[in-house]
Amino acid sequence: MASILPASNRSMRPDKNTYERYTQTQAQAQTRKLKRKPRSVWRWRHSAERCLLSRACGTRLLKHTVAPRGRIRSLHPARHPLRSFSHLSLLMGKRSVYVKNPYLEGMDEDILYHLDLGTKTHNLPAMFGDVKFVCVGGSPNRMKAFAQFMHKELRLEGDGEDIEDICAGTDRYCMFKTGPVLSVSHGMGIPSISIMLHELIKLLHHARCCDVTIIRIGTSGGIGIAPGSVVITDTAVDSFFKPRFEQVILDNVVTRSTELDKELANDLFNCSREIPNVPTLIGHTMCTYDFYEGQGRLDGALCSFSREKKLDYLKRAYRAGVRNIEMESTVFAAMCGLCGLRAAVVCVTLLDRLESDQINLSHDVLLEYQQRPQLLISNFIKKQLGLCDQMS
Ligand SMILES: O=P(O)(O)O[C@@H]1C[C@H](O)[C@@H](CO)O1
Ligand SMILES: O=c1cc[nH]c(=O)[nH]1
Repeated sequence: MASILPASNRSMRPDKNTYERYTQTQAQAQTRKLKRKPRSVWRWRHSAERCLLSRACGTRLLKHTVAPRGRIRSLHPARHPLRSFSHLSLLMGKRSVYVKNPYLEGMDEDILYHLDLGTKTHNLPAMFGDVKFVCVGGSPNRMKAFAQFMHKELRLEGDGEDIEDICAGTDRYCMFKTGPVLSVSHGMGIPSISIMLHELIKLLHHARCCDVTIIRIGTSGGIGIAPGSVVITDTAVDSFFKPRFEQVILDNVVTRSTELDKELANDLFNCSREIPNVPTLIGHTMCTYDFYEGQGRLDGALCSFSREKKLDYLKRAYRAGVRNIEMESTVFAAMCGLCGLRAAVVCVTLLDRLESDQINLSHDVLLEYQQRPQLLISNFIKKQLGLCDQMS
């Protein structure tokens, strides 16, 4: 059984995945080598940076060191040339977006099929290099509305109504860019968001983005809290209330940590205090593979348990710290954590699952509820950009 690791330990004991084990062994060997030859090696500028590097990039980045005045030295220039600017930016004190795939660098072209983008067909650094915030959510219309809202909030030129879908060549996902904010839809459920995240993370990597914060703004079912409450997730848990995501890779089950950035969650919570009339709390979010049986609903096409069993399960979830249920947070937390993205999940609750299963809100109330996470995130982004006088 693979272990569940807190984020701080990931670099020390990565998942039981062959490649990650391989890179870890290589990284340790390389570190030993660096220690044996102190004079040939310049010191890292910050130990935190070194830690981040070894955690996120494994062996390849350890082959590069920082010389005085930020000059980059490769220990083995012939075999390991400095391949990407994102490595350089991290060495200069920025946090890059990482891919952890040794095959990617050998590819002549990378086609991001479900986004209808590619490294040969699009100038990704020019299109996306300035992205600092990525907001993702299930529905294409909601993510378009969020992009238009951000356009106004950031006071960009024009009214934003004619904002174009960057992924218009495909109907799998949609993507809108407003200044440094990217708004992307991910569909419903773990497989759908996972495909989008693979391609989005590669996109951010190819575009050499750094210091990126990614936030899922979604809807959920609450447990024991008023409908319309906004839950900021501290930890995403699975159906057994465990902070883990189990990824099947070939015929192995690889368990990954689902911890999210606690500091970011706290910053968001502090930001929420400035928004009146929106009850907001921090809690665990349970992520399921299904909306009906998987979330203990009695109103699906299939149901093989009693009302009592449902309530017992949901009350146990509440006692374990779960305050809402949705369908993407575990894989989102796991993938973003492994790829060096500061990540948060902020979902509004549409109902209290201890009271009912059906969502019977009027269209207007549903719309207003869905805007609550958007309002919080827009205020957070504006604060981060130094535009905090413009609170909505
Ligand atoms: O971000 P959204 O509101 O699409 O996420 C939740 C979880 C499921 O994908 C979906 C179920 O209605 O809503
Ligand atoms: O109950 C709910 C509501 C929204 N999304 C979910 O996954 N569950």
